[in-house]
Amino acid sequence: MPKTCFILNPKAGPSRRLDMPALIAQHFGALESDYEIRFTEYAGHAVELARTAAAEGFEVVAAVGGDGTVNEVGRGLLGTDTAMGIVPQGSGNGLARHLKVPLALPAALRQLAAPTFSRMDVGVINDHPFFCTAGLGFDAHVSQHFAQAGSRGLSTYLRVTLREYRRYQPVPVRVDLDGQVAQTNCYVLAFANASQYGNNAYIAPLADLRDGLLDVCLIDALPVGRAIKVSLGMALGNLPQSKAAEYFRVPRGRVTAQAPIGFHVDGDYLGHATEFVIDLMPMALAVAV
Ligand SMILES: Nc1ncnc2c1ncn2[C@@H]1O[C@H](COP(=O)(O)OP(=O)(O)OP(=O)(O)O)[C@@H](O)[C@H]1O
Repeated sequence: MPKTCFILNPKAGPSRRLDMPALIAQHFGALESDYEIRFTEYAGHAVELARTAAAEGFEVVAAVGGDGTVNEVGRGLLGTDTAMGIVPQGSGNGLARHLKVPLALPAALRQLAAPTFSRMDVGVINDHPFFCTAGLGFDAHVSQHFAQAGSRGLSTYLRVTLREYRRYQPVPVRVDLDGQVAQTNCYVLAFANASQYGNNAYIAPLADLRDGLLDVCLIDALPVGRAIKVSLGMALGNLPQSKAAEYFRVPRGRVTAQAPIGFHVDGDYLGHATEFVIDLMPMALAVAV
């Protein structure tokens, strides 16, 4: 059984009242001397905790939380041989779902006790690593407003999405996808390392974590009819066939926007910019799932 450090984000997901240490002790199936649990105390803390755990010789550092926690733990482990595990406790759990980590806590812990080791690609947008998806446009705009909404959960997310849909205007951009240049409007430009945003919303159902490429999804406008098609396509996992979005598969890209445009990394809004450099680090992270 690999020596494992659990990094627990007490603010992630809907089930914050669970007694995680007791559940880990009950289901992980390891002696208490074989694992440790450390709690994050602030946003960004998991990066430091993961880096320290790797330096201390833990073979696996498990992110207990959602995609934000996964992003921080993954960043802390880049450049080390320590593998990232995931105990899905977030709201969306996009990377965990892509990797088919069981969402039920006992099953996730049992699997982590005897994991399969592999490696995965890591995307980078303007020097910010991402493990699941990054993007510009409406999805980032919704992340920004969702973070300010005061409450979380699916109903808040849907309310914010509908409200902002009525307000949002796409931005003209020049997109260079590994040499293919296009002048277009950006309603959504998503760079997908994994297939989904979380909650089984498949923005790029064919994305492969190990192909050395990012699946790029471009939506240049979103009138109501197309918005319905996109929503259904994401839910059913057939957005590429619906023709409501354009797809590319590239190792790198560059975007210049005519006006500042919001961007997100693994679902967290990071700010606005007019220049974006997108890259991929093949097989840069070890994973244990
Ligand atoms: N102790 C803490 N106090 C406040 N914020 C924290 C703390 N630890 C982590 N965070 C922040 O909490 C945010 C939300 O965590 P996370 O993304 O894992 O959960 P989620 O949003 O519920 O799940 P998902 O991203 O899968 O929808 C992260 O961006 C992280 O930086």
